[in-house]
Amino acid sequence: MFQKIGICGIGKMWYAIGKGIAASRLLGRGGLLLYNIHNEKAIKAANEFGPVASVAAEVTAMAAEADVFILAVKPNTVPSVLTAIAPVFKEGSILLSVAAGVDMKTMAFYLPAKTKIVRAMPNTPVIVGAGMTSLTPNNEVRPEETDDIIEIFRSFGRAEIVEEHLIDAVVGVSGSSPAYTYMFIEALADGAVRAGLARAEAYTFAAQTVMGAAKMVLETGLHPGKLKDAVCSPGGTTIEAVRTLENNGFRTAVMEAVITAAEKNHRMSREK
Ligand SMILES: NC(=O)C1=CN([C@@H]2O[C@H](COP(=O)(O)OP(=O)(O)OC[C@H]3O[C@@H](n4cnc5c(N)ncnc54)[C@H](O)[C@@H]3O)[C@@H](O)[C@H]2O)C=CC1
Ligand SMILES: O=C(O)[C@@H]1CCC=N1
Repeated sequence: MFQKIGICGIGKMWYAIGKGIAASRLLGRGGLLLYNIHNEKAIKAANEFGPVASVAAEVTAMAAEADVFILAVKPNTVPSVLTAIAPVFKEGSILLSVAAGVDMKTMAFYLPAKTKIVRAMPNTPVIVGAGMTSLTPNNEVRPEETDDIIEIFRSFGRAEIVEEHLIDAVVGVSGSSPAYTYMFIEALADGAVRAGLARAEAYTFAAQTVMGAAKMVLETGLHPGKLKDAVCSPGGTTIEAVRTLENNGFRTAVMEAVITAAEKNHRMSREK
């Protein structure tokens, strides 16, 4: 396992991931370095994470020390950070980026030749240990290093390796999709409120059902269509609801949402 991991950009998601890494015992004292342009965010995180974490005074100092440098700033900030760290980037270390739409080729342009790069596309449920992350290492990353990176991301959810051209699809199906899933939960609850259930209860019933249905897919391994059919009693309530959803283009709307997000991610890697 790596000795030092540095996180550049302590937003909400990386605050939670950092906390998870700090608690995982993957690293020893001072093994987790934190840097944020607004220093107070890094200080607050380090105080909360305990002795495993320390604040880096400069991003260049962190880049010179970290075995894995996690780049977690907004996509439009990536070039300036890479430009700053390139001259001091620790030889043999890994640059791990979560920036949507910033491809391997673009990052390699800023960094020393043969830098090890991993692109990660996590989603916000990492905050509660139920994330889904895709990982894409370049050819410089050794298999055992990839295994260690996978282990880190599996400590707060599931993680799978995908080829770079598939990251667009991952953005559509898991990176962005918590947003549409919350819209679905809200809509389920609105329907329940219309049918008379109290608002707070409606969210609990809706969210628990979405989580339970997801667990059924993951844990039984059954086709979602088969699981759907098992809920539809002949002449019953569910098939009426299914008919209404089909009439309103439910599946098409969801498919189009996934494709639109994927296409936007693809365009972002070209809009420079
Ligand atoms: N929010 C999401 O669901 C997902 C986001 N991502 C990617 O994660 C990255 C971060 O997104 P969020 O966490 O939503 O953003 P955020 O705005 O919450 O976090 C970014 C952090 O970086 C800090 N920062 C800004 N400029 C900096 C600099 N030059 N050096 C160091 N720190 C700096 C900001 O103060 C902030 O704390 C983006 O590239 C996004 O594409 C990837 C997957 C999912
Ligand atoms: O909306 C975005 O750009 C980021 C990437 C995936 C989720 N959120």
